[in-house]
Amino acid sequence: MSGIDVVHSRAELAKARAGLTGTVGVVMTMGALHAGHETLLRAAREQADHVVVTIFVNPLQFGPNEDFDRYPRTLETDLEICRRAGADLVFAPSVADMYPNGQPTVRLHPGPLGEDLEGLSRPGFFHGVLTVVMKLLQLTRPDLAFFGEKDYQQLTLVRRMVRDLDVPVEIVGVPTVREPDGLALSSRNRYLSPAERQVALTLSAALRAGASAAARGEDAGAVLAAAHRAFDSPGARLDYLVLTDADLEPGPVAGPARLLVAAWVGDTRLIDNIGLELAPHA
Ligand SMILES: Nc1ncnc2c1ncn2[C@@H]1O[C@H](COP(=O)(O)OP(=O)(O)OP(=O)(O)O)[C@@H](O)[C@H]1O
Ligand SMILES: CC(C)(CO)[C@@H](O)C(=O)[O-]
Ligand code: BAL
Repeated sequence: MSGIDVVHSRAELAKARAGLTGTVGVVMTMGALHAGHETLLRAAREQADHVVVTIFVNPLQFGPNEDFDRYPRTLETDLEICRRAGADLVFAPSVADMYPNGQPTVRLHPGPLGEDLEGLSRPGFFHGVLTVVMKLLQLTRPDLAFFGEKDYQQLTLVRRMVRDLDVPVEIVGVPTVREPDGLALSSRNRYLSPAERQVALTLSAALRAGASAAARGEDAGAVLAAAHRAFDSPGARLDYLVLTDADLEPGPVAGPARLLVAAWVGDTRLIDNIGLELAPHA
């Protein structure tokens, strides 16, 4: 296998992309790569002839008081991980490369789901995410694009965008990779002190309690109550704990469902979710 190609400008990307024959899978990231990203890379490696990785901390999706400035930037280690996972091409642009005309005034509107859950706490977040995802799809022209279920609302909205705007790409969802104790891997975990990391386990514990209640055949109300009881840590501040249809559509929940949680642990905001099957109503 030839070596990995690392490019920083759109012109270099266009040239490198033109040299890739066969199918292309893209994995979009904000860097600070971990084993969750690596799983996406390996899925792409298995399903496409070539793997393109994008590494870009997108200012458009950060609110004014969020962590854009302190977001971890670890390009050298990231490139090592990309190499190890068999990526062919890495696109790591600067903000000026991505937005040469300044922040775009034209942005994609995510619709009502974009204003709910993450969108409630992070206004404009999904406008920023969908806008950069669309730009990166145009620039990398993949056949397949891989997204993690850890960011389930993002995955759902990307699927909707591609469907509603007829974007010619297949979106592949990849299950959440966890630490042995249940914590979902996330770049933001590196903000946590050892004590905060212990507290953070309450998110996955709440999801597991909800999933166990569903597996016992309990109804939606009991499933949610079990999850709330298990979210039991004075160090964590709950943002939302929601049980919803697996497609995140509003309305009564039955059959395939998703339990989603977001919480603050110290200054760090974490999210997680789990799929479950609700028994039909008696
Ligand atoms: N634990 C994980 N399992 C599976 N996919 C993941 C996991 N963590 C991140 N991803 C996926 O990797 C892609 C890039 O995500 P990103 O670079 O934002 O990493 P992150 O760990 O989610 O970061 P952050 O902590 O900032 O939310 C997204 O599709 C995301 O869903
Ligand atoms: C999809 C994404 C790379 C867009 O900036 C980001 O939201 C992420 O890392 O999940
Ligand atoms: N992991 C999704 C991108 C973000 O939180 O900004």
